[in-house]
Amino acid sequence: MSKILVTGGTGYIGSHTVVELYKAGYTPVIIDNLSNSSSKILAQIEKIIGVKPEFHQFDLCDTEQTTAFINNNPDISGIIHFAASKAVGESVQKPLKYYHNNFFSLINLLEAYQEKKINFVFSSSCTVYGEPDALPVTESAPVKRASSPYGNTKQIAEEILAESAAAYDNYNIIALRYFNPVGAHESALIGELPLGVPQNLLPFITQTAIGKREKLTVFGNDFDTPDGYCIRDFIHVVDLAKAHVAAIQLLEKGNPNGKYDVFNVGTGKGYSVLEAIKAFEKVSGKTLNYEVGPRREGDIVKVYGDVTKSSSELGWKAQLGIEEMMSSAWKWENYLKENPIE
Ligand SMILES: NC(=O)c1ccc[n+]([C@@H]2O[C@H](COP(=O)([O-])OP(=O)(O)OC[C@H]3O[C@@H](n4cnc5c(N)ncnc54)[C@H](O)[C@@H]3O)[C@@H](O)[C@H]2O)c1
Ligand SMILES: O=c1ccn([C@@H]2O[C@H](COP(=O)(O)OP(=O)(O)O[C@H]3O[C@H](CO)[C@@H](O)[C@H](O)[C@H]3O)[C@@H](O)[C@H]2O)c(=O)[nH]1
Repeated sequence: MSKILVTGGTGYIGSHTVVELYKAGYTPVIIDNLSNSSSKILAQIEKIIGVKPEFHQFDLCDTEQTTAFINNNPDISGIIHFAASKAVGESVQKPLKYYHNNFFSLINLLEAYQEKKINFVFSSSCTVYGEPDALPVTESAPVKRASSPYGNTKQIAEEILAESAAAYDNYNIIALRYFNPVGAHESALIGELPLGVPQNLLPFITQTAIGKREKLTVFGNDFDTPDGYCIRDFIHVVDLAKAHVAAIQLLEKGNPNGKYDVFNVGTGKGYSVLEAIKAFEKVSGKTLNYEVGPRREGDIVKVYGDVTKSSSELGWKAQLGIEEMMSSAWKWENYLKENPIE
């Protein structure tokens, strides 16, 4: 079956996608520089699928190595490009790191193809919508001015991809706009591995519940929402991984929408931060130690996606609900306690 290159394949979403690609009959090949992941994930993936995926450790910002790899692997028919720096707060402190890593890696990959045909799936984000004017937000909603250099890399990357697909014959591209990926594989052998203090809600919740953090600070509860807490469209990482398989399949069939397309990848349902905490408490049987603090600068108040297009045109729909997201994240945190992965 087709070989699919998964950049950032030892990372959080990449590792789950490697598993789903393999299950769908593809041969995933990973490139990762391990800047935000561990090579131990390869053995974890092997425990799930029974084989160790092919792995190459190098930095995609290295033009020579990237070009040589692509030239030496002419049987790769598709790329899922996860590799990027992704911490919103750090991107404000170190914008050049973000522009450097996220653009050079993308452009090196695209340029390595020159005239050769390639199917390309890109990790974008609902961050491109900013605070949407209407909810659920559709793919045709306007892209708002980015509130961080990280968000800006996603917006500009989408422009680079759209313009490249229009200008050159060989690229067929889909950008997936993820909502809030959470949860872990049902085996609890792979999941999110935040470096240092987690910035995102779910790992902070599970680390607090297991005793690694004293308490969760909720960033504000006086927003213009039914319960006052911010609202997000949480999406189970395994569902998200399957959306990438669907995107590759659509590109292989030929996307009737053309050479560049975007899809929302969420459940279409918004949960407040408080509802997420309550769902976690229900499935874990734990009472979470949390307090409400001040708002976090730049936070979107409410966002959830319209998933009509993904369902009708990508042929993909989320299957797993908020309780499965919470219980799998909790199972993974417990696994990590007994089996730390550094
Ligand atoms: N997790 C989220 O909340 C979220 C939301 C929207 C979009 N995304 C995007 O999805 C993608 C994957 O996110 P994730 O949560 O799995 O992140 P992650 O950090 O777990 O995975 C990214 C992987 O890419 C690798 N990498 C980074 N730069 C590299 C380079 N120059 N060369 C080779 N490898 C490199 C890292 O080592 C890491 O393993 C990213 O592009 C991210 O911006 C993530
Ligand atoms: O310790 C915490 C962490 C988060 N939150 C709140 O939880 C919600 C979700 O926050 P977080 O998990 O940080 O996600 P987002 O801010 O929605 O951003 C994530 O989701 C976006 C959409 O996919 C991506 O673009 C970003 O990179 C990714 O960090 C927000 O209301 C936060 O204020 C807290 O109250 N306390």
